[in-house]
Amino acid sequence: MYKFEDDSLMLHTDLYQINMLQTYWQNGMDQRKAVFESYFRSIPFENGFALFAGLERILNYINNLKFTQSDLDYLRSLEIYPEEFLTYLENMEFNLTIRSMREGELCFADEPLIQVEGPLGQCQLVETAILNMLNYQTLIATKAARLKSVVDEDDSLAEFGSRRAQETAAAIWGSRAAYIGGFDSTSNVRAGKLFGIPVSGTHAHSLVQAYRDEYEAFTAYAKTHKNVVFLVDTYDTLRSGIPTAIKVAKEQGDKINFIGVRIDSGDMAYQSKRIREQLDEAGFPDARIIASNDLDEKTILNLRMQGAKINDWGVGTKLITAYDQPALGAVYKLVSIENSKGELVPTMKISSNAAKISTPGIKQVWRITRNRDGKSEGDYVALIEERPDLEESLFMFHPVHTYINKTVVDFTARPLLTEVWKDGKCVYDLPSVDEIRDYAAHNISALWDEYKRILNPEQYPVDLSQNLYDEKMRSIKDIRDKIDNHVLEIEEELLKEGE
Ligand SMILES: Nc1ncnc2c1ncn2[C@@H]1O[C@H](COP(=O)(O)OP(=O)(O)OP(=O)(O)O)[C@@H](O)[C@H]1O
Ligand SMILES: O=P(O)(O)OC[C@H]1O[C@H](OP(=O)(O)OP(=O)(O)O)[C@H](O)[C@@H]1O
Ligand SMILES: O=C(O)c1cccnc1
Repeated sequence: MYKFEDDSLMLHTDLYQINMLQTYWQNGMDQRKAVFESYFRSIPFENGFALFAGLERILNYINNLKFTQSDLDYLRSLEIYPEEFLTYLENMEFNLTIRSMREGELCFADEPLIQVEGPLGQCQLVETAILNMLNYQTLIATKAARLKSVVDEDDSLAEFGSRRAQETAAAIWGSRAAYIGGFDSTSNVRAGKLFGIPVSGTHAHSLVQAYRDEYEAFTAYAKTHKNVVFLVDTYDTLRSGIPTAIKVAKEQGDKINFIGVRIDSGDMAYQSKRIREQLDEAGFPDARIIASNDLDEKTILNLRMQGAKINDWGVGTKLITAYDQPALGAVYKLVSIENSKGELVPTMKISSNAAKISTPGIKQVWRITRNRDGKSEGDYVALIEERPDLEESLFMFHPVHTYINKTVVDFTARPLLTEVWKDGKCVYDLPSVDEIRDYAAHNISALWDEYKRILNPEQYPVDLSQNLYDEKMRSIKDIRDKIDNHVLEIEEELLKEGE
């Protein structure tokens, strides 16, 4: 099926990264030390926060970086690279240092999520894969957290998305991200196997269709399983599906654990109320009602508003494809580069579009919480050498509207970027997926309700330290002066040519 037998993620990069590496290499710049930072510019789904995910996959990728023989054969076949460059790639030893947020950390726009430091060419090569992984997983974890916020404490959320996911890797990593965001189980058995996520499942309409009769199908299923959920909407939910489910549950009695019924079509508010009445009357007050069918946080909220008697929710398409916003848009920008004298100097990109102006310099993100109750005050992005945790009071101001400011005292400043990879080795104890999920839940609980509502949340403050702000303004001025001088020079040359 594949043209080459083996397939590694080494070439899971954009061609331009390799092209730039070649330029750096031929000009002796490939080993210059560089620092790149990744961040997004707006929180997806207009949510008040995002949930960082993707680190485990990224570290696994970094751990396996090596140009294989077939990678090199393929690059050779393109006939665009000199043989010496391919030999250089073959011998390349990766020695990156990575600082990152933990999975399950709350994150916000315009703050570094992950920082990659190392030889310029190597940092460049890994951009594409890192963004690919963190963009998708962070997006899905965030969507899952939104869904979690609209269901009741006792409700459970099952992830049903594999059949609709954008291919297999998305199904698997999406399942994991959904679990981190608060889902309780996945229907994908491989995700269960790989990550230890709880798996759950009912049955499909095809079971009923195969037996051509609900009673026979439910009985056959009940006789072969202990925990039983019947899908009751194949023919007529209220007149046939539910009465048949009740009949079979009574006949099987203690032989089964009758968990409940699933509905997958129709008016689910109306139906669930009638189903609840029928189940209660039949002596099954604990039987649960599970709903699925194109659900998302808005439908669920609306169903709950209508008094739907639904206990558990199966969510597929709209979660796993991030249907209403299919891309996060995190970018990876060079923030510092070694100059010819061996000094690391801040660098930035400016633009007429204010949102596209990057912030220069290597940074740390500090989460500021009040000691009184552990509640969030905002994030404080500072130069890496700054130590706001040692300050008695902290002046926090809006990075654009600087007149919006406050002075915080009696606070805790927690650094969010931790060293996870150094000198070719993982230096971070990877938490289990359950620990990550608990960590996410804990972080969400520490956030003010105003940032958590799914409609028009308040904007969480992400502020720059005074030093970082000054550095940014200085860099913008330097670049502008340089451009002005350059334009002057060109104009003078043109004038001379005209004389
Ligand atoms: N009471 C309700 N209020 C708001 N939305 C609902 C309600 N009941 C169901 N929905 C949602 O309305 C949509 C209806 O889906 P659809 O048009 O596919 O109809 P259906 O009855 O499910 O038919 P199908 O068998 O084709 O799936 C789904 O997204 C479902 O989640
Ligand atoms: O609607 P989603 O949120 O994507 O959830 C997954 C859907 O997948 C199944 O339907 P499908 O029609 O694929 O198969 P079925 O025969 O089991 O109903 C299931 O019944 C859900 O409706
Ligand atoms: O177990 C289920 O009910 C299920 C699983 C995947 C997709 N739809 C439903």
